[in-house]
Amino acid sequence: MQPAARLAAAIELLAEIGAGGEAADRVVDRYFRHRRYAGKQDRAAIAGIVWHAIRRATSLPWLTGTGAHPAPRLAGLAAAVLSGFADAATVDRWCDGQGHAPAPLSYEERAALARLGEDRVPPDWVQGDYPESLGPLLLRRFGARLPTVMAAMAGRAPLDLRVNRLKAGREAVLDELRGLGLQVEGCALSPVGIRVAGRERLGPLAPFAEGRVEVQDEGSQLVALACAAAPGQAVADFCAGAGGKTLALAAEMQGRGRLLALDIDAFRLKRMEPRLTRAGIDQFVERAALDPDLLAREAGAFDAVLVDAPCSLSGTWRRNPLARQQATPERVAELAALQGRILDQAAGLVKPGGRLVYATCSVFVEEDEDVVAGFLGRRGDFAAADHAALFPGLAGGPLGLALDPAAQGTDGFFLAVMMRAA
Ligand SMILES: C[S@@+](CC[C@H](N)C(=O)[O-])C[C@H]1O[C@@H](n2cnc3c(N)ncnc32)[C@H](O)[C@@H]1O
Repeated sequence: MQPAARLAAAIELLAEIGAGGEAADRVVDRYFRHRRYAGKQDRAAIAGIVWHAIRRATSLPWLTGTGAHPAPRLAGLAAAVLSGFADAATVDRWCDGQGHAPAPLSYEERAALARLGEDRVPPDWVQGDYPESLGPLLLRRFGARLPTVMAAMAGRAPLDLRVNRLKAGREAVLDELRGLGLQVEGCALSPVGIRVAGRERLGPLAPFAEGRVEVQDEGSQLVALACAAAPGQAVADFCAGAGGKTLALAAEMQGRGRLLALDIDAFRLKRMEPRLTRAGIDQFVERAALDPDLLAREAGAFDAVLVDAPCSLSGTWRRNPLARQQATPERVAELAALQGRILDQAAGLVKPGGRLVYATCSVFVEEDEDVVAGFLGRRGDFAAADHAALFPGLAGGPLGLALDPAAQGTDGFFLAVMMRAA
């Protein structure tokens, strides 16, 4: 494909993604499946522009001077320049409407591209690519580290796998994956984690198809490990969703004891079924939609309860760059109130002497330590565990442990362990 045609393809893709309804990576995959003529280099160049436009979506209004989010076409043109695909003059020349090239630039588009080259000092939120309104929340968490963390958030998330200890050990799986030609190493923090270099299609590979590994960020693995679930215990996963942490808990329990996966949304629970089958634990894991009768029936029945709470997803911006735009301080405050209510409900299931683990993939203190402090203020029978002693090499604070892509190389995560008085 000619460079101008690649640019046109990137713009077309951005328009499809902007139409919404589907995750960006799915739209990109489908687009290329239907365009077999696009070679490897074409795909890399087109996807490079598209991902750049998505990653910089928050700051494009300032950079282009449009004030509002630019249309997909201008976003693509600007991303081509910002990513170094071509300079503004070349983009202007390519856009002649001939063959597969984009239509000629409008006056406004030409002015917007010219602004990209102006010598202006971007404000912190543009440099860090976050909504201006979230600046105070991010500064509260990261302080002087904020630019470093946001640079790490702009990178690509690594591919991490969790070894299913029910079926295999980490060393054996590392050998197996290396034998299949993958470049892999053990994760630094999770004893069941494997980090894969590059992007690999795992679906067809035997260790994945046969349930010896699952895709799971190292931070998520630590959340499950913080539950200290052991064979023979009773454990509840209160916000189980599609079961990422449930699977990890089942493996720690070696399929012995009782594991109850709960969620307010029965449809999400349904989605965990194929994963349970692949991991060989579909008979072991009980599933139930939350309701008040169940909460009353199961009160005080569990050694450990995990609350992997719904949150702003601000720790996952590497994977979901567009989630930046959905978070606002008001939304964060609403979520914090919901998280407090969920913790209160879940706490009722914990046995005296049992453990309550609260986790989010949010980096905002408002959804993390503040929620824990509020809960501990309401429930004198729970106390925060010693977070410094939870994982070797990870220094926790009094109310929990926060992970981020710059410090630990994981997604942004928070976890707190609270023990109920015996
Ligand atoms: C972060 S997701 C869970 C992800 C899941 N634990 C995993 O590892 O794949 C949060 C889940 O909380 C559920 N949820 C939302 N409100 C809830 C509530 N009030 N009580 C229980 N679960 C709730 C959502 O349906 C969603 O599945």
